[in-house]
Amino acid sequence: MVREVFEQSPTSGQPSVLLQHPNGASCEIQLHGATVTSYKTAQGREVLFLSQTAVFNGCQAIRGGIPVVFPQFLRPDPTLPSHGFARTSAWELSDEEKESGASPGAVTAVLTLSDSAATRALWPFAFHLRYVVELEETQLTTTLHITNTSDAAFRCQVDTVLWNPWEAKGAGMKDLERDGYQRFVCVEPGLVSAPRSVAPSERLTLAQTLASPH
Ligand SMILES: O=P(O)(O)OC[C@H]1O[C@@H](O)[C@H](O)[C@@H](O)[C@@H]1O
Repeated sequence: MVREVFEQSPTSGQPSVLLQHPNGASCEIQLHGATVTSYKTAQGREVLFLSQTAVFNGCQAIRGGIPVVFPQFLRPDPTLPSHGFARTSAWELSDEEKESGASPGAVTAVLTLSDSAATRALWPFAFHLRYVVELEETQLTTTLHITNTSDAAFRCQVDTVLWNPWEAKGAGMKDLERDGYQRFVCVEPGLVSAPRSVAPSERLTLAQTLASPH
C-alpha cells in the first residue's frame, strides 16, 4: 500500500496525493477541489475522463475527473459560483490514512474542507466536509460527509447527473479539447432535484463506488 504526497504532482504541477494498490491499481486526487483526476485499474487502464486541455492553476475548476459539487448545483444562487466553491477550494489532506469502516486492504486518503473567511463571504454557514477516497483491488469508492457546524440549518445541493456538452457547447469550452465530447459521459451522483436542509450538527453522507474489474 502506498500513499505518496506531492507538492507538485508530475501530472498537474499542483499538490496532490497518489494512492497505489499493491495489485497495480492507482488513483490521484488533487488537493485543489479534492478532484480525483485519475483512476487506473491494475491493468493500467484509465477509467476517468480528464480533458487534455484541463487547466491546473489552483483557481479554476478542473475539467474532468470526479469533482465535488457543494453547496449548490449549477447556479440557482447567482451570488455563489456555479457548482459551488468546493471544487475550487484548497482542501487539506488529513493525517488519518484509514477511517473506521474503510475496507481492509483499501488504500485510503481523507481530505477535509471547513468554512473560512473566504467561504463565509460567499455563504454564511459553518460546515465541515470530509471526503474519503478508498482504492481497492477492483474498485474506487468516494464518500463525502457533510456536517453542519453552524447554529442554523442550511440548505445545499450535492449532485446525480449524466451529462455531456455535445458538439456545439463542447466546441465553446476552452478547457475541453476538440471533439473531446466524444470521449466521455459525466456521471454525478448526488442530491440536486431540491436543496436538502441540513440541521445544526447533522451529518449527511453520500457515497459512490466505481467498480472496474479490468
Ligand atoms: O462548466 P461547468 O461549470 O464545469 O459545468 C459543467 C456541467 O456540469 C454538469 O454537471 C451539468 O449538468 C451541466 O449542465 C454543466 O454544463
